[in-house]
Amino acid sequence: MSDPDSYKCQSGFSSPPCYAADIAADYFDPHAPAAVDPQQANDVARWRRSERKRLRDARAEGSVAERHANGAAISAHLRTLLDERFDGAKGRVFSAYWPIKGEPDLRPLMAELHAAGVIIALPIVETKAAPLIFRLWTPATKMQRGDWNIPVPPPDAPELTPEIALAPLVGWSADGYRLGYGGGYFDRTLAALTPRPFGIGIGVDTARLTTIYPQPHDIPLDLILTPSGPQSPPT
Ligand SMILES: Nc1nc2c(c(=O)[nH]1)N(C=O)[C@@H](CNc1ccc(C(=O)N[C@@H](CCC(=O)O)C(=O)O)cc1)CN2
Ligand SMILES: Nc1ncnc2c1ncn2[C@@H]1O[C@H](COP(=O)(O)OP(=O)(O)OP(=O)(O)O)[C@@H](O)[C@H]1O
Repeated sequence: MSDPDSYKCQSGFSSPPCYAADIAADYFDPHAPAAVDPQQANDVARWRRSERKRLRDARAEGSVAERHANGAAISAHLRTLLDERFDGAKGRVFSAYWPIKGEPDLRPLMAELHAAGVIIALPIVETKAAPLIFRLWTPATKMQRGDWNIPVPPPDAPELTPEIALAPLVGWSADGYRLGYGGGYFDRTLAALTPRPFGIGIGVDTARLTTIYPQPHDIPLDLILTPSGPQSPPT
């Protein structure tokens, strides 16, 4: 974005002295990140807030039986994916999530994968507006209340780095972008992890959006899984 002082330039000349400040940074430096129009970024943020509310309200309407069926169908697809792509993922760190607010419940699968030798981790907000950290979960873990009241493993559970990471979705688009609760936590986390984990978005079919209007901070997932199967082509 240009220097706000440049708005004072009202000289009427085609090239006033302050013109240089109005030239996008990437005009001079092809490697600079694309300039973001703040008005457009604001519009996108406002649109996302209303879509999050619409999609969360719709999810809250779903019946218990429907949620159960969604969780079971997604779990079946995940089992196949882990078998085909990760040879079952035995000995690998797989981060899941503890379901809140009508998210598909994959806890039975977490226990099953643990029994099969997959190392299960859960995400934790330990610092606001920072990347998530991940700690070991087993069926014996005594969960605590974390940020936003989300149950999390205790601080003495070993910290792990996931190789495969689930990201619950409020909304999603077929190009792999996600809408979460608006904290930006998964994007910050994916941006901070090297190597980046294989990211799998978990959501329902009805939460599909044509686009989420991706912004420079949005990192696409490798795959999106819904009860009807994978929604974006495997990379
Ligand atoms: N089950 C589950 N666990 C999860 C996630 C998730 O999406 N689902 N997360 C996935 O990332 C992380 C927690 N994400 C969070 C996202 C937002 C806020 C929060 O305080 N939201 C504010 C609005 C923030 C804003 O708009 O700036 C709020 O709704 O009041 C808290 C935690 C880690 N654990
Ligand atoms: N890598 C990042 N570094 C700094 N801030 C970030 C980063 N990623 C996202 N943010 C901030 O988080 C805000 C919310 O991001 P976004 O709308 O993508 O949330 P979300 O993906 O729905 O949330 P969540 O991942 O917590 O479920 C952005 O406006 C941005 O300010």
